[in-house]
Amino acid sequence: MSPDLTVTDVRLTPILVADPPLLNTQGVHQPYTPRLIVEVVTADGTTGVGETYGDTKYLELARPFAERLRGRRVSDLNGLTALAGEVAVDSSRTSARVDVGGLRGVQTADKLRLSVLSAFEVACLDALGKALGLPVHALLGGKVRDAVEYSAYLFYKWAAHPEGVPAEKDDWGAAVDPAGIVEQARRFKERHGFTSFKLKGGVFPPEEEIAAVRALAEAFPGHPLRLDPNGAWSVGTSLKVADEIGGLLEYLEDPALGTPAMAEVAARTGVPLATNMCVTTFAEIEEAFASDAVQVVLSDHHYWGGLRNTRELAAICRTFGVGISMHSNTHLGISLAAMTHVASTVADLHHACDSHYPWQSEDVLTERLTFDGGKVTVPDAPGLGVELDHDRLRFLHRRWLDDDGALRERDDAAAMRIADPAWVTPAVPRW
Ligand SMILES: O=C([O-])C(=O)C[C@H](O)[C@@H](O)C(=O)[O-]
Ligand SMILES: [Mg+2]
Repeated sequence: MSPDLTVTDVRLTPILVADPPLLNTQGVHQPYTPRLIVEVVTADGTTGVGETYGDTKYLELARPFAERLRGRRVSDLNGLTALAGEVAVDSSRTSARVDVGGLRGVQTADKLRLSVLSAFEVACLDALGKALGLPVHALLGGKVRDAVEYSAYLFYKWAAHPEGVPAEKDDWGAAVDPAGIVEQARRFKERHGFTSFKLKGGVFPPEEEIAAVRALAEAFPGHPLRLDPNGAWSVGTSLKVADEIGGLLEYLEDPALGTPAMAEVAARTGVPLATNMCVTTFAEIEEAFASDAVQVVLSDHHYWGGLRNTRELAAICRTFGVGISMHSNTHLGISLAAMTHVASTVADLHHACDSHYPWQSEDVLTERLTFDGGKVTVPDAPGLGVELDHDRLRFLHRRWLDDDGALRERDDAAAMRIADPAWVTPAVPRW
């Protein structure tokens, strides 16, 4: 008898997970960051899990979405788009600007809907795979590699969150200069075997970040390097940096903000440009590709609308001769598993993907995923191949419930103001 795939229950659990004091151009990560865990239960008792951003603007869309999902089948993946279209988005939550404050590109109504849809799509795929006894990658057409390579995501960071701020401790130490960044890279390599490195820039004046890249190149000869200032530089500064260290870089990521500025930089340098800021929706592709503004699109299945949309994006990139890889934001093991499944099915993925996962000391899984030689083995167990730890989920949800609301929205500038009360999100270009 075939399984009854009807959705009978949907559980939404917002949580707060520990995050180290990682610096970016906007400020510093808060000690805890919001994520949303989605569980979809079918009539035959199968549960699928998904994960996405947990800020209020996502939660308020997830609730009506969950209501509408009940009674549908987890195999009705194409129907999720129409379902998302029924969910009203408050216009105060949207912005058409490529906003460095959010570090996630534009915030259109559709993109917010897709960011929520993605968690439901992943949960449905997980449930479907479990019900059919197939891994998620098989539902996407099958893996073309057995392991997916990730790069070490290096951050300037403080040793600890500001004194007096409740936070978990981390053992990475401070990294605020080239020597600190090289030491952090060494640890990443030692702990997880990563062989390519991405430095989150836009934190210090470009000369200091150039020095850090040079130090990395010297310490790890031949290892692919990337620098990502999240659009903090002018076109002139971007070109200067490209000129000085372009030869050391696999690509330069979002040096300047917005497609026109990226196109100007791209036209005047041979260094490939990657983005997770100016091409974050299907609507932004045409202008960027027509103006040759980007050479690599960093997909993020959360805001592109799931694993199947990621494959559609990959097909468009292939058609236009643009490379594809993956962006990440603070995330847990469910999303790492989802990223790994879809990445395993994209034949022309030629760059190691980004992942924040090594920075996350907490997870909601019974068993953490591991990097071996910088790679995650593609799970072959049914569904995503991961198991939710309900006690951990409850614990992290309790933290969310106990929060007075201050941490329920990611706000790196607010976190920075605790250390520097005069801090405001810097205007761009910052340099
Ligand atoms: O590649 C990127 O732009 C990111 O990973 C954006 C993130 O928000 C990153 O800047 C961070 O975690 O601070
Ligand atoms: Mg980026």
